[in-house]
Amino acid sequence: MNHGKIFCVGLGPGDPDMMSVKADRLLRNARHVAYFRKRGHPGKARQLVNGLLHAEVTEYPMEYPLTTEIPHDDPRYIAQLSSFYQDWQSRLTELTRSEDVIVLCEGDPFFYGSFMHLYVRLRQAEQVTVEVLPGIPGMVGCWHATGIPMTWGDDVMSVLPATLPDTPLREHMARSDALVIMKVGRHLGRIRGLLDEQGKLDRAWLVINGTMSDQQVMPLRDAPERCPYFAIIVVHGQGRRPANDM
Ligand SMILES: C[C@@]1(CC(=O)O)C2=NC(=C\c3[nH]c(c(CCC(=O)O)c3CC(=O)O)Cc3[nH]c(c(CC(=O)O)c3CCC(=O)O)/C=C3\N/C(=C\2)[C@@H](CCC(=O)O)[C@]3(C)CC(=O)O)/[C@H]1CCC(=O)O
Ligand SMILES: C[S@@+](CC[C@H](N)C(=O)[O-])C[C@H]1O[C@@H](n2cnc3c(N)ncnc32)[C@H](O)[C@@H]1O
Repeated sequence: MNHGKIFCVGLGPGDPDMMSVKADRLLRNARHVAYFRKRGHPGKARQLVNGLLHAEVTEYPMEYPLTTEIPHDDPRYIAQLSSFYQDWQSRLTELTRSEDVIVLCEGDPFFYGSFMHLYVRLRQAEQVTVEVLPGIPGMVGCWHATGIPMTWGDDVMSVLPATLPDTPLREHMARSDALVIMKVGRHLGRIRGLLDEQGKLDRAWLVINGTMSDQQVMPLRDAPERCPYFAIIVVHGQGRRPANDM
């Protein structure tokens, strides 16, 4: 085993005050900090720790070779992503020969987090100890941003990636009382149409950059044609509660 460790730190939904005390302590002392980002973008996780890192920190931006340029089931996408993860697994392992490394993750690392792809590789190689710190998931920050309770009584809640095709989306939407739809971005129009079809559009909210300084919250009906990748649609449950409740 290498001398240094890898800590993946869940940063929570965006507001820096919503990260754990343990995460804050680790970050302030860190000398090696890695994070994922799209090429040419600052990286959401990195932006969440602005002003918090040590003056002598060394940063390691792990830039995705691609995101939306080719379909994610194309063999070229799979090959490029897999060598990208392999490469960073080796580089981080090398660093931990002598140093600890912190990997930043927006929300919770085990909830659609990129770090999971490194984690399974690191665990298999057994050369370095890895510790993962939980964070409040983005969707929790987003439903709080609407100020409306999410699930009551027997409500069933589904979390749906907007990247799914229409048929499974329709099926899950019909079966669920409360909905969280992730990765909205360029799928906004399609999702709005499907929710309308199911009579759920009037209860749907769009939250862009939830809990961050540039948060936007609006009824989905009033949303513009396009929205960023960092957006979540929330449909609150209406379930069982005592008759006198609102
Ligand atoms: C292909 C696609 C499909 C899909 O999601 O299935 C996909 N990302 C897409 C878009 C996209 N991704 C990003 C941006 C720019 C955001 C910005 O900067 O504005 C955009 C939008 C754009 O390019 O326009 C950056 C990004 N992505 C992830 C993180 C890190 C993190 O959050 O941990 C960050 C950095 C965020 C930051 O901190 O800045 C994480 C993941 N993204 C993955 C896949 C998985 C890993 C890949 C794999 O191994 O396959 C994983 C791990 C999620 C998973 O496994 O679910 C999809 C097309 C969606 C579509 O159809 O529209
Ligand atoms: C790759 S997933 C990462 C999820 C993250 N690990 C978490 O626990 O929320 C990226 C998606 O999370 C959603 N997301 C996460 N945090 C968000 C926030 N604060 N506001 C809006 N959307 C958010 C967006 O739908 C975005 O497309």
